[in-house]
This record gives sequence, C-alpha cells and structure tokens, in this order.
Amino acid sequence: MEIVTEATAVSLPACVATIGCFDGVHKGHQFLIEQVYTIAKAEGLASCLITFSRHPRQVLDTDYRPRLLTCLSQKIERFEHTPIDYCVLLPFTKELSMLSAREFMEILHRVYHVQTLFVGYDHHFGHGQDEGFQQYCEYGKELGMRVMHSKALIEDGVSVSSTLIRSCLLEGDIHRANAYLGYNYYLNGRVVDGRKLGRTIGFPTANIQPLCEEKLLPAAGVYAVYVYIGKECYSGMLNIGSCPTVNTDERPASIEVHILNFTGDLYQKLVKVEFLDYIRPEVKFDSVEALTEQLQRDKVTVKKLLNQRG
Ligand SMILES: Cc1cc2nc3c(=O)[nH]c(=O)nc-3n(C[C@H](O)[C@H](O)[C@H](O)COP(=O)(O)O)c2cc1C
Ligand SMILES: Nc1ncnc2c1ncn2[C@@H]1O[C@H](COP(=O)(O)OP(=O)(O)O)[C@@H](O)[C@H]1O
Repeated sequence: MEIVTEATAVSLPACVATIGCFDGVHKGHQFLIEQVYTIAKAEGLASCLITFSRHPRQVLDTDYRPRLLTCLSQKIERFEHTPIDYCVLLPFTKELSMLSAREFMEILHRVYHVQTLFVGYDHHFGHGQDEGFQQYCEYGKELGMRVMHSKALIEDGVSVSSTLIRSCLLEGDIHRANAYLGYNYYLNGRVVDGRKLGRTIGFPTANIQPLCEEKLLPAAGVYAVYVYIGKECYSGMLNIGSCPTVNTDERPASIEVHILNFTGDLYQKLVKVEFLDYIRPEVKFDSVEALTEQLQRDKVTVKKLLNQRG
C-alpha cells in the first residue's frame, strides 16, 4: 500500500475510494474496504482509502482529546493488512471543514482522481453534515463520479462500530472488543522507570508509557497479554491501575507488565502488548506479601489461559 498526500496526489491513478476516520480499522471497516477492493478490481481501477492525519474533531475543538482505538501509525499498520492499493492522508483543516459536500467531492474527483466513491452506511461529510446519500449521488452525477452505499456489518444483532468497541474496552470486555476488531487490541509503548519494587518481590514489571497519548486504555484491572519485544513474543500479565497496595506517593495510573520466562533490561525499549483476557479487577491488599501471593495465582491463571490458545 502506498501513502499519498496532497503533494503526491498527481501520481494517483483513477480509483475507487472510501473516506472516513476508520478508528480501529474494525470488522465493519474491513467489510467496507473489501467492497471497495472488489469493485476496484472489477472496474480495473486502483483501490484507495482516504483518511485524516488528525482527528477532525480535534482540529475544530482544540480542547477535544479523542480516545482512539488506533493512532495514525497503527491505523496505517492495520490498513497494510488489507489488499488496498493507496491510502490518502488528508490534512483536516478548518478550511476543509468549511467545504460543502459538493465542493469536497469535486476535490476528491479532481485532485485524488476518485471515479467511484463508496460511502459507509452512516457516513456524512461536508460542512454541517446535513446532506445524505441522495444528494451525494446527485453531485456525483454532475461531477461524473459514481457514488455507492455500503451496508452496516451486523454481528450479534448490533452494527460493529468504533463506539461499541470503545465501550467494550472500557468495561474490560476484551473478548468482545477483539471479536469486533478482528484482531487483538494492542498498545505500543516505551518501558520507563517505576518504583523498582517489582524485582524485590520476584515480579519485575516493565512500566509502559504509551507512544500515543490519545490511545484508549482498557478498563483498570489485570489482563493476560502477549508482549512483543522486537520479533520475540512472550506471555505476560499486565495491570492497568493505580497500584493501591504500594501507591504511597499518589502516582498516576500506570500500565505494568510482568513478562513470563524473561530476564533482561528493558528500560527505554519499545514493546507492543496485545490484550487477550481480562482476569480480575485491581485490589488494595493489606500487605505486599498478600499482593505477591495474588501475583503467583495470576501467573498460574495466565499460563493456563495462554496455553489453551496454543
Ligand atoms: C499482573 C499484575 C497484577 C497486579 N495487581 C495489583 C493489584 O491488584 N493491586 C495493586 O495494588 N497492585 C497490583 N499490581 C501492581 C504492583 O503493585 C506493582 O507491579 C509492584 O508494586 C511493582 O511496582 P514497580 O514496577 O513500580 O516496582 C499488579 C501488577 C501486575 C504485573
Ligand atoms: N520478566 C520481566 N518482566 C518485566 N520486566 C523485566 C523482567 N525481567 C527483567 N525486567 C526488567 O526489570 C524492570 C522492572 O523491574 P522493577 O523492579 O519492577 O522496576 P520498575 O519499578 O522500574 O519497573 C523492567 O523495566 C525490565 O527492564
């Protein structure tokens, strides 16, 4: 897949495209992307995803802090798992937000060579967002652009959406979130210093600082995870929370992972963590000994769960 910007758009061949934020690149998005690819192949055109380099709401409201399922680099990484030929990164600006749907479609046609535009079932664009598919079709006719509509992907009677997946993650329902994503929810981060207490109780924990500030964190609690260090994959047990048993200096919430069958120095290393199972909520124990005993039980649980996965 090739990344295209406004500056390199001249090189884009005539294409079938769809447009959106695609936060999560979940199964609903994948369903739409497959249709784009199928039509593009049938029409002998290139296939293209048009997305924004920053969240549109963030540009319009500087105080808005999105909770993202995928930051830009992760989104591009997920797009790479699809057969799409091109990804256009549009810089969403205030000027762009002022364009009418017709003006926007004219740019898609003239600058990005969009011959066929696929519109997701609930997608609206153009200033005010008060126009819909019927109007897009009319403008398409005037511009010489075919406009097609995609249906929603329904699973368990609900349409798969980024909002639905966010709420699953915030409830700690990793299984449902992963099922709707079509892959395991993951986090990229850097290992930073912690209290240096973990090693003294036999459970060194790598403290992870997410690379993307806007990344949505699943609910506080303990999870079975896979940890990727370079190309190596390890099993791990991860805690998101405030560590109430030892948090005497009121540190903010942290993400810590004890990696099974690993020894070594990880400080400043980049790691990727994939969330697989929610194990239990975080608890304030009466003593560090009680916490350590629980960590030993967690280790048994995690081993069992991950062995079942093979
Ligand atoms: C799998 C796992 C589960 C944890 N569960 C709890 C918990 O229930 N309550 C708590 O206060 N801290 C919990 N912690 C955090 C520990 O208090 C923390 O890892 C330990 O104090 C070491 O901190 P350090 O890495 O900053 O030295 C957990 C950590 C891990 C890795
Ligand atoms: N099995 C392991 N899991 C996690 N971190 C490990 C492991 N073995 C060694 N380490 C290293 O030890 C550090 C964690 O030790 P710890 O005493 O908890 O210190 P900190 O409080 O700085 O996290 C990690 O950042 C990593 O460099």
